[in-house]
Amino acid sequence: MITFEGVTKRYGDGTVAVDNLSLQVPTGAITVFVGPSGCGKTTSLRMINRMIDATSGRILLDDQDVRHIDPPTLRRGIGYVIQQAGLFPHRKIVDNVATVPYLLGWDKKKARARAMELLERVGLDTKLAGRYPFQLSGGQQQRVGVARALAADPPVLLMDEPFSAVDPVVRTSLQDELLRLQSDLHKTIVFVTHDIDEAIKLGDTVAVLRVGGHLAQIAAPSTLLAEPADEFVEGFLGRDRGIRRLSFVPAEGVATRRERDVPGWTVVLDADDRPLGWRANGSSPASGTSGSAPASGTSGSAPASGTSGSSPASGTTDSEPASGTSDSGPVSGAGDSTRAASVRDGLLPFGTFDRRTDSLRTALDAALLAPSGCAIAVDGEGRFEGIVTREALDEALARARAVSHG
Ligand SMILES: Nc1ncnc2c1ncn2[C@@H]1O[C@H](COP(=O)(O)OP(=O)(O)OP(=O)(O)O)[C@@H](O)[C@H]1O
Repeated sequence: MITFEGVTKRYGDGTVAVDNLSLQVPTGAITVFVGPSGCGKTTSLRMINRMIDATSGRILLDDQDVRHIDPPTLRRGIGYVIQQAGLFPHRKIVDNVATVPYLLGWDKKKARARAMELLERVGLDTKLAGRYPFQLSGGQQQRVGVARALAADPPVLLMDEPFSAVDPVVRTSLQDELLRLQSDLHKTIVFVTHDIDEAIKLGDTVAVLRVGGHLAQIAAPSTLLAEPADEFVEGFLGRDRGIRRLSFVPAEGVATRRERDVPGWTVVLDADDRPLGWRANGSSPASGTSGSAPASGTSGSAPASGTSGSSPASGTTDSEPASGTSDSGPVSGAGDSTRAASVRDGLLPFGTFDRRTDSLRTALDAALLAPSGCAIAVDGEGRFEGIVTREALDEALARARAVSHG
């Protein structure tokens, strides 16, 4: 546990960067400091490892005032990751990662072995170990930065905007990687960002700071989204706070129906019951559409009565065994893969979610992706379980609202 007790930092020019900050950072969890530029996030973080000393107040690391620990000793137990990784440009990747073990006097072989293990752990190819930082992409360098911070297995990790210099796709994968690592390592992590989405995704606890180094609110992300303490926090969370909140509502209660038809649309499945796409009822299927109807399993999921039967393109054939359907399409004789490809060509996008593991937000996204406005529930293997209609989603959303207001 890291405890801030009435911590204030006043710089030499009189700027009060942090003002009487009191909060607790729980052990083994990720606490995110988030807030607008200049609100004192970095100053607060650096006071933990004494790169900056507080003007007044105390910071306790497991009941010990950090002021009473000499900085090198303190920092041995605290990994530090910064934006753009901050790697030593003239040292190979392996030696960058082994920096702290070398400083701790480990023999070179052991330090390098540890470095190689960590490179793998953060998802890097160990072939990169002999390269120099400039020969790596920004995302790879960030991973090396994380590996370096973990090298001496410190219980605490400070991360200052570590992913903000990379593009959004790489950033997402670095975030996922951090969460994966953390589920193994259970470090006490303090993570600084100005990005509220990153804070909500990564934080077990999120501390929102306002300029002047004041704590506006500290809470679990779901609480923050449901009950922002004031207008500042509400504004910082943004107008789509309601949508974000759905990420914390499990989708398990959403009602699904087994049928594969909704008015106007039919889900087409492959032979393993995995969705291939939506087909508009009444539309002329792409050549051979019906020919690729699932060969197994799906015949049990009968289409809604009447819906697909009402069109000449007949969606009904989708739910029937492949044998007997090929006569309705011109592809008889074509190989299976050809048929599947031609079906996909004629289909429209779909979104799926798994009721056991996904949130209501994922279900909503899945519905918005589809022309039918319906989400498709699948099992852990991606196999069709049912359709979630707009009405079912509305009901689930109404229940989520009622819970947050009740
Ligand atoms: N060495 C310094 N001397 C004087 N003022 C400073 C110094 N370092 C930071 N400040 C000021 O302290 C305040 C807090 O700075 P800090 O870097 O902690 O904020 P931050 O929230 O991390 O900002 P950003 O998101 O822009 O990095 C700012 O007003 C900044 O200008």
